[in-house]
Amino acid sequence: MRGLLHYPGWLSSDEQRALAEDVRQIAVRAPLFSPITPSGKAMSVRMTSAGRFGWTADRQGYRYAPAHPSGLPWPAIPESVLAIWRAVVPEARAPESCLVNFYGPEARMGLHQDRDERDLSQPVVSISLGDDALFRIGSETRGGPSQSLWLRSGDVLVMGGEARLLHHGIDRIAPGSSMLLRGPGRINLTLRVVS
Ligand SMILES: O=C(O)CCC(=O)C(=O)O
Ligand SMILES: [Fe+2]
Repeated sequence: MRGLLHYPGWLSSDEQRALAEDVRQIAVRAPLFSPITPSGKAMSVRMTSAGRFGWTADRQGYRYAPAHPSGLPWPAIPESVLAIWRAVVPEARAPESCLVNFYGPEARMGLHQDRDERDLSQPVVSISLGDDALFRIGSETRGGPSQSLWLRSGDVLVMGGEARLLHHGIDRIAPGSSMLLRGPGRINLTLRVVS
């Protein structure tokens, strides 16, 4: 699939452990919350963010916000995370948002496009930690053909160019497939240029 770059095992186990700790620190300052879809349902994935903008959803819709729902600013994006962005997409502008998705054993994410950003020529970089996840990626149009791949702890995925607007989601995770985190679950970080 053009524009979709999968780097299995990009991060060593030491780097994964350090990153998991950095994510815990983000969650101390900006606790995970369950976004509410515009139709009023809580998403199964819990989220928080780092960076200038954080992604939130509530009855009013989906958007980037300058502050956590508590009113406090989002923590800075950790240097460990910025270093991955620079290594995989050296031509891109600096990321302004690092969305932290936490998937418990039952969580999933429905097929969607990432299109709340102003400059869609900038890539999205995703980093996976913890349990394996079955990622599905399809077409620009809803309901087109799709293919699946497993994202494992330490994998990095770049969605850029022609892949930037493909529908994608997480069908399920495989609880207990990784021992990185302190229990079952998966963390996904997505880095984006927003403004
Ligand atoms: O968890 C993942 O791998 C995908 C997350 C995602 O698509 C998103 O946050 O927009
Ligand atoms: Fe997405």
